Amino acid sequence: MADDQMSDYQNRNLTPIIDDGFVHVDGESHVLNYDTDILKLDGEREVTNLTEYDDGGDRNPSAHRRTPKKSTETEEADVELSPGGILDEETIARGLSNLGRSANGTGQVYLNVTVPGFSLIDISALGNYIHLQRVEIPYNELTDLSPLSNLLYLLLLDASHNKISKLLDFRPPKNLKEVDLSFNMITEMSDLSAHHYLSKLNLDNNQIREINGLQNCQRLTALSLAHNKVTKIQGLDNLPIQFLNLCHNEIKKIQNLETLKKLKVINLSGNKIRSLKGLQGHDLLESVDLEDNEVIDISEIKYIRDLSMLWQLNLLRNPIQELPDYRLNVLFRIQRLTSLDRHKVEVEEKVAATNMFNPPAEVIAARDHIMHVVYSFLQPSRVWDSTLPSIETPYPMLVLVGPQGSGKKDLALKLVEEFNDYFGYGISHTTRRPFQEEIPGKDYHFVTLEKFEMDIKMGQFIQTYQYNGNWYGLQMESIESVAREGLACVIHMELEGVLTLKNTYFEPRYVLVMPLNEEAHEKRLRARGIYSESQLEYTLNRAEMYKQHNRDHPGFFDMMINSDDIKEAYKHLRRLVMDYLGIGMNTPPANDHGDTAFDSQGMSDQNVAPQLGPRTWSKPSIPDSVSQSFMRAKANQSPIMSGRGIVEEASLKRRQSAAKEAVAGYIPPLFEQLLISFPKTAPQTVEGQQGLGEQQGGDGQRSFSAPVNKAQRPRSADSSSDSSRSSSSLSGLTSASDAQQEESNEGSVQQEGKGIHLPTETVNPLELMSEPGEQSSRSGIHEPRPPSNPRSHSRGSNRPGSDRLKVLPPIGAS
Ligand SMILES: Nc1ncnc2c1ncn2[C@@H]1O[C@H](COP(=O)(O)OP(=O)(O)OP(=O)(O)O)[C@@H](O)[C@H]1O
Repeated sequence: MADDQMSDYQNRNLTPIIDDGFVHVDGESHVLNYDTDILKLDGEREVTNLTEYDDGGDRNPSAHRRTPKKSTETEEADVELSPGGILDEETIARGLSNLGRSANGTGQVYLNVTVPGFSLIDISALGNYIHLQRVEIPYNELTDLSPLSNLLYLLLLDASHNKISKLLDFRPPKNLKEVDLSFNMITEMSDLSAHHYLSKLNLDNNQIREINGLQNCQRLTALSLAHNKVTKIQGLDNLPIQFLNLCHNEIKKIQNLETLKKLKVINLSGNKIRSLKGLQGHDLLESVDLEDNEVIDISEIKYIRDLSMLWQLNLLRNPIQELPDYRLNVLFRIQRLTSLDRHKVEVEEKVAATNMFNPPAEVIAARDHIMHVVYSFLQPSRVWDSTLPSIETPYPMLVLVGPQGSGKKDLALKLVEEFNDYFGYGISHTTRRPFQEEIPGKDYHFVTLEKFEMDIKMGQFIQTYQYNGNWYGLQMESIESVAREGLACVIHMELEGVLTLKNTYFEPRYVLVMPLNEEAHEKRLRARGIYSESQLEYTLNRAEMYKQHNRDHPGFFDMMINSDDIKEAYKHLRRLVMDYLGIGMNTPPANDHGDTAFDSQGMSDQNVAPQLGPRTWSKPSIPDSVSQSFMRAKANQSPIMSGRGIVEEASLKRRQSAAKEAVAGYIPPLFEQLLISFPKTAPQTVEGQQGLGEQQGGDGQRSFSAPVNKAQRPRSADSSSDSSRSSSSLSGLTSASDAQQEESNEGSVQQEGKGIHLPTETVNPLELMSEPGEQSSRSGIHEPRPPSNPRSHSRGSNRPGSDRLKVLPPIGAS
């Protein structure tokens, strides 16, 4: 019957056309029984449908050298199948399956045959079964497949594990779609132009050295040549290959893939590849396997980082794995990966990667702050006098914030120059070289990188930030030296510095100094003639970032000043400051910054934008009259006086009462409270620090980095809060006004018991202890407290630095 049908087709010249699972004969379409997946791309060859055999799926080839599954027990009679390796009808009959319609739909025929493991050397008998669509003859000893030329409808051929040395060297069944000739003895590929429909070709585990003969296989979507001897990727131009497996060959270079526009999966593991160059531009590429190669340089990732579909990457057993933070580095560079080195990528890893290589400003600031707090804890000797936090009196500070070239440094210096009775300039440290007109110790403390790093480790910094390759930082001493003179401190810094500062107990007022006109800003930067194009671009981009931040975080800055015109900007800053100080409203500027002190526009002036938010410039809780009269009084004082000033008196008083409490054991010493604040994060942070000299990738900026567990901090000297916490009001909060205020409400403050005060040697502890009245007045308010640490007593009287200037204004508040 088979012959009849065959001749029928031939007589009628009905050449079946097979496409997309349909066979089209004489105008009719029939569904093909086509269901296979013989092509494995992982290099691990599996025999399809192993479970059909008696061995239950044993992959040992010898296990297949046995009879196919018997349908009944009676059929197990001793019939010798295919004696001498010549395939006989009986064997074929037992291997037939999948009864279906013939291609023309007129008869019922078997479509599949499976005859594995018979040591077959001759399969001529198969030539009679022209309707077969699927032939599986693995694990035999075949060298010749020419009988298959008759199988007009053959779609799938599995002749793996044989002794075939020539590739498809028989008259081709025109519709052959999938071929598995893995584990044979093929040494070279032949021209497969006749196989127009070939879509999957598996030639794993042969001896092939060169890829060729495929140029006309315009439907080839999957090609596997694993475990061969291919030395060069070639001969694949313009093929629609989606899955390419060239693992375990001798390939050194990824090349000639440019025209494989449909490539989705490529396996090049087990080769000698060093560079990923050649993978770029494959926009559909989803998976790259380069395990066991010689990739050593992390920068190679650039060739695949822009592949928008890539989700799977394997670089196991490459030297690149030895790089520190390799995994996070790769994940940072290719954030869309969901599998790396055969391991699922967790969201936490992506966050960690970003935090490590391009941390958001908040993360930088938090780390920076924690690092400096920790380093300062580690210092054995501290001069507590000048760092005493008090409850109600934030040390007055004014911070000018803005992008480089906004003119904030000039504004700060000018302000300090004019209002030198009120403000002192908090000089930052920097590792950059001074510009021509800059004076060391006035504009900045210019220090070496080594010195900067050393100072960090000595816990001297409150905050550091790397900008354009240089480090900047504000030291406690810079603030203290201003505070010692009874002055409020003016500093300037970038946004990231502010974020750190907002983590500390300082509560400055923040003024955004913003060049709103980009052209003017650029002009000013260019006029300096010191910045490269990339630095300019970077700074201008940051200016945008400032604007955005200001929009997104209402209340973050206390106000904004347009600095397009620096003289105008100063006039407005000056007026604001005077307004707040409550002094000299009619005083003309004592400098060349304007003809008159203020214009009539007042706060509504367009150059001054008070920020919406919970805070206002002046502190409502202190009556203006009080603060202003105090400030006026203060204005008449010299900041450095021979006798004890009002500020000093206040400070002394506070510390005396602090000493009483500490001696009486009411309040744990400061250092204990601080340690309680950061029991977990501190050591980890310090250990994780890297040297300043170490560069990082990404944008070239960083603060010291270390993994940070964001801890909930109790109120203490380091009374951090979220980054957008409002700063305190500057109004009425100079040291002096603080003193006044303290005088009026000292009792209530002390009763709250939140202040952290240390005794000074100006106070005799024994004397203090003998003041029962005071103690009893507190005892009704405080919970009973454990006895204070005995060490605190001795520390109180003997601590280093106790011979320093004794009376200093307090800094910060809880
Ligand atoms: N301690 C600090 N923390 C963070 N940023 C700082 C610190 N000290 C200075 N900066 C900022 O680093 C940037 C670079 O400093 P640089 O001295 O080169 O700028 P600048 O020309 O003075 O800036 P501007 O003209 O805006 O005053 C400036 O924006 C400056 O304000």
